[in-house]
Amino acid sequence: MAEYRFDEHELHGQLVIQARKMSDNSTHLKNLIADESRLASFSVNGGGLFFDYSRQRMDKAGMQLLFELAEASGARNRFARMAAGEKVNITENRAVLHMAARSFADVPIMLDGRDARAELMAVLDKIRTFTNAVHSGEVNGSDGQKFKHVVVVGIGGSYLGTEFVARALEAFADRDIQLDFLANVDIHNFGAIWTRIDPQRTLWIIISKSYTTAETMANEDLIRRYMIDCGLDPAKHIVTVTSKGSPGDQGGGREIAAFHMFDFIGGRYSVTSAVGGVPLSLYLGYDRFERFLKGAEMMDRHAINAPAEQNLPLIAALLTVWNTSFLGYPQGAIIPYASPLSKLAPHVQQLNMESNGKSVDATGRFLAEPAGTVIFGEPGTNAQHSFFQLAHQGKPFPVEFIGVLNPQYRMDEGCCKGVGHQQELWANLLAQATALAMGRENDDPAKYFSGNRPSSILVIEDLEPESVGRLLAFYEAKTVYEAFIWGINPFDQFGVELGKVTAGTLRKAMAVHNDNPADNFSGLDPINRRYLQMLSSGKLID
Ligand SMILES: O=P(O)(O)OC[C@H]1O[C@](O)(CO)[C@@H](O)[C@@H]1O
Repeated sequence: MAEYRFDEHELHGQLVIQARKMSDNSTHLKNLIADESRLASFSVNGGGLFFDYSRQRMDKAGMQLLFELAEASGARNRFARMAAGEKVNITENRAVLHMAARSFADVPIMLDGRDARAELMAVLDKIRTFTNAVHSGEVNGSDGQKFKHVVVVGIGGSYLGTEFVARALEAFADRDIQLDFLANVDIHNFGAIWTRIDPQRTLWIIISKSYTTAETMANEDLIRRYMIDCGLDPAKHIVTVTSKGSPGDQGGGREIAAFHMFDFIGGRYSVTSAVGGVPLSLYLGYDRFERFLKGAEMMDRHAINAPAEQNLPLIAALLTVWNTSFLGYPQGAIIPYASPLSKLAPHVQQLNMESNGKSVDATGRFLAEPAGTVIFGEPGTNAQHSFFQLAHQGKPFPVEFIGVLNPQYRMDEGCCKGVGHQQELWANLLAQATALAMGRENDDPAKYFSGNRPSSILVIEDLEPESVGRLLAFYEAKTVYEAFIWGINPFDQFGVELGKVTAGTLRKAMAVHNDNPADNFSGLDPINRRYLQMLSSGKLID
């Protein structure tokens, strides 16, 4: 069989023609959605979610072409091989087994002669035992009292997913533990946390797969020094989550407990491993973390087994590829109408943009056009009062709206204009999707709305731990499916390296200057030299 190449495939050419057709006025969304059967044909229910793509700029013939593209790309097959432990991360020769971390069916996943699933389940057991010991007070702070503050120290994939889930399930956080995140090397991040915690009752979880990440290492160093200054033994306040054999995987009593992550789970896919497991179990209780895992598992099963025409993450991925590569929208927004999902967009931003922001396909050949989509988002209705002017009348971008049927809080809302808060929220969500699609004629150009602006609505029944797990797994599967359709490898991230290496050069120049202030950053280029001179003097220089 000929190798699949996204931009050389004959279906690519047919989709280019289809995209021209969808630019014709007769295919304006206001005409497409006038069809009574539109929602029935362009929506799907599965994996515990409902996905409505009736307001996407697409017709049945186009969807048929997209499904053929999915078939030609072998995306579903590749997804199933990934789940079974095949080394689909070809540039790093690694398996990709984040789904094994929540696979409760007792089926081994053999990898290089060992059962990867059993290793993950053993870590899960250890998390349960440890968090129960912290909650009971058996493992406690320096003053013998229970830990009250937990601070996650990690960046990128070692933090964003956990922050998303923690915020989403904050309403369930009844363990009397405050959770903070120390990600940035910016001293404001540490300073703000240090001033509000009680160091004696604080547990720091250092999370780094590589245990070489500059920000995390600098923060760990600072924490240890501050604790020693307070007369505390850091070993009694630190827990680590790192990969086997990393520089942080030393044992030797430098921490209370150490949890392993594995090279077959990438940072941005690691929320359901010990990366999310340790802090989320401490914050929410282990049982809730397990319920979250089971929700993710439900969506995984759907993503693996559902036929293409019923497969939510696959359809959502096809539409992103369609919008990005054929209709030419370089960006897309995620707008959840639920404040607990306020950190979903930042998490998916990293998950998706670090995975799919690639210029080469999986065969190492440059793509005709780089892959990936710029992702941003804010909860609605706040977003409406922020950047929706541009969404309606400026440069268009596709929107993924998320609606929740049953909120976490049941309050006596009373009625304002005849409706409660939850109804008001939904009225706004539906209004935005409708207005973006329909537009509005007006003789005054300033008040004219072109419409024909695409959106989807993803509906969840509630924000219980299982539902949040489904949502997380939906976005992971969608990201991977997009990559497989583009024909790229979503599991490496060489693009983040150059900046890190360049920071090393600047760091070195600063260290030389610290040792010898007479050295005026001589080895640097003139632009960067000027900045470091301003930084060391604390003054603006012309
Ligand atoms: O867990 P680590 O090794 O500290 O890496 C943190 C993050 O940095 C990145 O490498 C990006 O810079 C991510 O992929 C990763 O999640």
